[in-house]
Amino acid sequence: MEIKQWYEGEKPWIIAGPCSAETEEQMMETVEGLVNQGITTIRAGIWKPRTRPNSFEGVGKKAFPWIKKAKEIFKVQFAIEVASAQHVEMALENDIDILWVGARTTVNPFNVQEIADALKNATDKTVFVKNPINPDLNLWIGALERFHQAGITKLGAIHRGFSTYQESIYRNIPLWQIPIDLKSRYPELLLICDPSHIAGKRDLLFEIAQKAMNLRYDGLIIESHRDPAAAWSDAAQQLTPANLRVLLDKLQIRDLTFPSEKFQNELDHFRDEIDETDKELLEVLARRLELVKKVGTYKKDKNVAIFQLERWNTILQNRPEWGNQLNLNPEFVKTLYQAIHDESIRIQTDIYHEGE
Ligand SMILES: O=C(O)C(=O)C[C@]1(C(=O)O)C=C[C@@H](O)C=C1
Repeated sequence: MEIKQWYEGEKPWIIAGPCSAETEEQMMETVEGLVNQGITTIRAGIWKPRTRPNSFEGVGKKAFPWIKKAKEIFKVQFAIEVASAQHVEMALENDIDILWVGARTTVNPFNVQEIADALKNATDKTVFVKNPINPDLNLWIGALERFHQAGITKLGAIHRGFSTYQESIYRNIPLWQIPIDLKSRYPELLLICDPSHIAGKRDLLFEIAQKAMNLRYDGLIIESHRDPAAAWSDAAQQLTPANLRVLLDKLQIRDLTFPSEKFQNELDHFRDEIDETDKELLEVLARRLELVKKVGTYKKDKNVAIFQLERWNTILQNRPEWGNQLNLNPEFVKTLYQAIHDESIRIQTDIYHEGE
């Protein structure tokens, strides 16, 4: 997939609006509030995929006349979620500017293809693809490819976090490495962060939005409602337009270019040192894995099991402690050793099956 840069507007691109369109009055007031804060791309859900039945599932096509009116009065662009070919047809008939595919739709290639096919005669539309609810980069890329193949060039990816069964401070854990991998593969792909769905609550929004700016995201899509407490969906994570402005004004936008030759030289110097350190690190790692091979051969001779639970528990216990004394984050050290141990098992498994 060859992605070309197409977005020429201001960065970060701020897209904001209510989780759901509720009433004409709510829409008009919220859009007016956002326009007063300088925001001209509005989002609103009109069909809401809900986890459980009997929740508010959106007002549906009733919202189109409100959107039309808001577009005429406030000269804004509108983005809505689509989940079927029928949604696409209605969105096109009603002159919606941006369509996004939600996380629950991205997981289903049949649905995504149906939506992409419905856009065949409207390839000038902007399409955003939210990450799938499960942490699967290929599924996300696959959905983007389907739109790309259908001829959509104004493509973007929205990072809204991933579902997890574990306890987390986030509603959807961000797993930043996944969008970083996406951006590394497709540097020109527009990448937008959705702090509202990652956070699930207002007090985490700023931290997530700032992190997205640190990681060079191109924009933010944030839920905003004239009266968040009274919102019919996602009340805990929406901001008033005025509070959204406060958040945006606090954000530090990072430079994408280097300020001077001196800066570049100093950075190169640090990077040279990092290169040297990484070589040492890999040499040490190679030495460790050579030892693991020797242990593997030794254990194989005596027909002893590869996985040694007690030894592994000891490693898992004391390496994070040793790391902590060196100012290393124990969680990081634990993850690192899990990867190393995995590799040890793989190497020893090969040894055990040698000559079979
Ligand atoms: O101590 C061993 O028995 C090893 O094979 C080494 C090692 C390790 O990588 O440190 C590898 C596998 C075992 O489960 C425990 C530890």
